[in-house]
Amino acid sequence: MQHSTHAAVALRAVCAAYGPTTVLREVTAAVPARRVTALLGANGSGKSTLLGVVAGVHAPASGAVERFHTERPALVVQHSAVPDSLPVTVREAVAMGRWAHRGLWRRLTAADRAIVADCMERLGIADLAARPLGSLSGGQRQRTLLAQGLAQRSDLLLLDEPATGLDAATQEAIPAILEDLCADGVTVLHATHDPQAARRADHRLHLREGRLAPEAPEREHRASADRGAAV
Ligand SMILES: Nc1ncnc2c1ncn2[C@@H]1O[C@H](COP(=O)(O)OP(=O)(O)OP(=O)(O)O)[C@@H](O)[C@H]1O
Repeated sequence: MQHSTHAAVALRAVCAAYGPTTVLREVTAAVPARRVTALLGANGSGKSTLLGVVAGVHAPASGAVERFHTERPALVVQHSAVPDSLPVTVREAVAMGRWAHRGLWRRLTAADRAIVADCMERLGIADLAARPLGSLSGGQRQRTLLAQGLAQRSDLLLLDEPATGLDAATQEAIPAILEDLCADGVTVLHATHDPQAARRADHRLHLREGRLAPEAPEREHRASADRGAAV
């Protein structure tokens, strides 16, 4: 499949703040459509905030966000908003990804159920479908959250450190899953400290103390990603 090279989202001199504290400073960047972009940077450099801005859940203090994607972005955050005590199964949790399309109280269609099954399959959790969410390990839960994000079938998928807590085999599987999504027309932006995932991405954005840093040479960025720091 031929990739287009236009931007799915363009940030123009975006500043973002929490109250009086500015955390993103004059960020101008493009997220290429139908590509995997890795968002890198040290703890606290502003990655989650930038994802929130791109998702439209954190309004910039100044600057502009230009959008060329067509659907509501799917944002998968590090910690689930779903409490352990909520009596939902893995299948039901993944099906929540369809609510934006179907509405909370409408029955899922056969097509929705097929999407849910496909997403569980991709993340290797089909055998856990009937398990209560509260009984899962951290990694199984993280896979469920990723499957829920995929189930939204948005053309813009935003992931905040999707490999956190996953075993090595699943971590290694993530880049291929993201590349498959791109081939299906999805734009992926994911914050990561994983050097392999950073290397495999088509494009990288580095944040350093809230500012976009120039793309580092491969060797330097690998060393930086290895120690989980910005370059
Ligand atoms: N809700 C909040 N209220 C106030 N400050 C916040 C809030 N969320 C984040 N911050 C601050 O904003 C800065 C950027 O945080 P952000 O979570 O975007 O960084 P990050 O690069 O995603 O970090 P990490 O790698 O640790 O996830 C940090 O200094 C953080 O303390």
